[in-house]
Amino acid sequence: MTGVVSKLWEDVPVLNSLDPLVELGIARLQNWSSKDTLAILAVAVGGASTFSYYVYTHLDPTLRQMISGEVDRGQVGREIQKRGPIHKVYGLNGPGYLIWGEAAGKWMLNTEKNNLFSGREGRSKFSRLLFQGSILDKDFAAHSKTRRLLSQAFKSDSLRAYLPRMVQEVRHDFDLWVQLSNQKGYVDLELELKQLALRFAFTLLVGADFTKDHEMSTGLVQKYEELLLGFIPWPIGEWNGKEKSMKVRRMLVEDVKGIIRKRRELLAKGVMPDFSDPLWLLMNTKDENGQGLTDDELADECVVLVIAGHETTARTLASFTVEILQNPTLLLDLRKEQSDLVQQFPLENGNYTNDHIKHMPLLDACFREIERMYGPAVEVSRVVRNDIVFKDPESGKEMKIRKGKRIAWSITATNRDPRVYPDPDTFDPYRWIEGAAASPSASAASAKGQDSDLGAVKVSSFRLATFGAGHRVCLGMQFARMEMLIIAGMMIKDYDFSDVKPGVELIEVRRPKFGYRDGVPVKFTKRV
Ligand code: HEM
Repeated sequence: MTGVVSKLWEDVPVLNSLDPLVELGIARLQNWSSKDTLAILAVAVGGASTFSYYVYTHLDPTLRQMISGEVDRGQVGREIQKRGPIHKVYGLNGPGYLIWGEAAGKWMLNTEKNNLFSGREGRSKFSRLLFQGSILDKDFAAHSKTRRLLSQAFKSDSLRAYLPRMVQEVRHDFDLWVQLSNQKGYVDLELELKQLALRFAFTLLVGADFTKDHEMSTGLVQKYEELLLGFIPWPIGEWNGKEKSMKVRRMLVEDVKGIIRKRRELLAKGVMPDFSDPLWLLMNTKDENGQGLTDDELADECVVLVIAGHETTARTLASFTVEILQNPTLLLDLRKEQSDLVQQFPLENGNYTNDHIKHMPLLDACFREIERMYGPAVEVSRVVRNDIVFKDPESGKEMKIRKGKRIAWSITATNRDPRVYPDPDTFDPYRWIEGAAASPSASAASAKGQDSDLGAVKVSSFRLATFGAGHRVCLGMQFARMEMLIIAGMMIKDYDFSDVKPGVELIEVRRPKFGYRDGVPVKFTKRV
């Protein structure tokens, strides 16, 4: 070694100038000790940790919590807000940008019609696989066309038609929960709510004759939990989760195709059934060229309706239950609202009607607050189709974003914007009731924008971002809100569920499932 270096040193003039360094290097090599190895290892470990720390702190904060498995939305919101109106993140789908707040949402979601942002490409690889061929997998003209078709099923008239069936299903389940609670001591409301919402999605949206057999439907809910595994970022074995998810998807597609076949057989026999569900609407709708959707396309749309239509509402309802369990005074106020309501509007065969649903301002306000603080979706994301400049209207800060990059609008940070919601991490349903003494931000509630016609409150979806905003705003928003008000209203009015199983901590997690670590096991009894 020394010989080679000395030869080089003689032959290559530039090495002469390095003479002292080379000599030193050679001397070090000749006297190499374990201390040197330790020093190099220390530098390598130090460098690697600094690098990892840099990458970790620049990860999407939501993703960071997904990695840790725990959920602290207040912390996520604050962290995003601290980084300014836009910042770079390294997320699951590669480097991208995170924006938040009303103005940023309008910038991204209002201009979609100019073909600048792709919703289809903004989805993760797994989500694209799961929702392939559906409205979520379409952009621009194709998206608008499908949306026009699907929205027929979510118009006020259609919603009204779902109500009696919903009420009937809810009553059936509540009676069952009382029995289960008596038998087992406790009933897991998180699981039961999922089961109920899944049956709503199957029966009302796809027209399935879904079993009421409790064990069988519990099994189905567990299968659908598997379907969501693909959304959970596991450090190891992620693909395994995706494989399982896709298996459940295939099962769902086959079920839906079976329903379509049965309906076509009826039509072929000359029977013209009167189904009022989205599947039926889609089966009978033709475009301007007289073309309808194929059975494969129909099944793809139904996958979205069933999945988007049950998991999200069930989780929001579970969060509502948990919040109420911690807030006995609010529960009393809600009970009073329910008993006043039935005095004002008589029940029909002992059940709620549309009039009841429209007159529950406090319960409606509670759900706005639950949506704001614990909505199931954390962001909506898009991919930019041309180079574009983001300019923050307030600070004037600009950032150039290159074609092909992903931008996500944070629902979590937008819903906790302290400029719109004073004391954003405090659960305060009264902030949604205009003029209420305890409402520090009645202005938030009075902001104009797209919203449900249920309940008393109107708010722009660019401020309350839970259901997304702009021309891809959630199609099932009103359906979901109606479903949640019915379930929660009937539960509060007629049942007690305040006794949580001893030793259970109601901790929200994202792994190994989305929801509460130990479920929400409570005693469920009929009120006398
Ligand atoms: C609490 C309940 C729900 C929440 C929080 C929620 C949230 C969302 C969000 C954030 C989006 C926008 C995605 C984007 O812009 O990329 C969305 C879209 C959508 N949601 Fe929901 N959703 C809920 C319930 C439902 C229900 C019950 C249904 C159907 C019955 C449904 C069907 C859809 C559909 C079809 C879209 C796609 C709309 C489009 O791309 O034009 N959702 N939802």
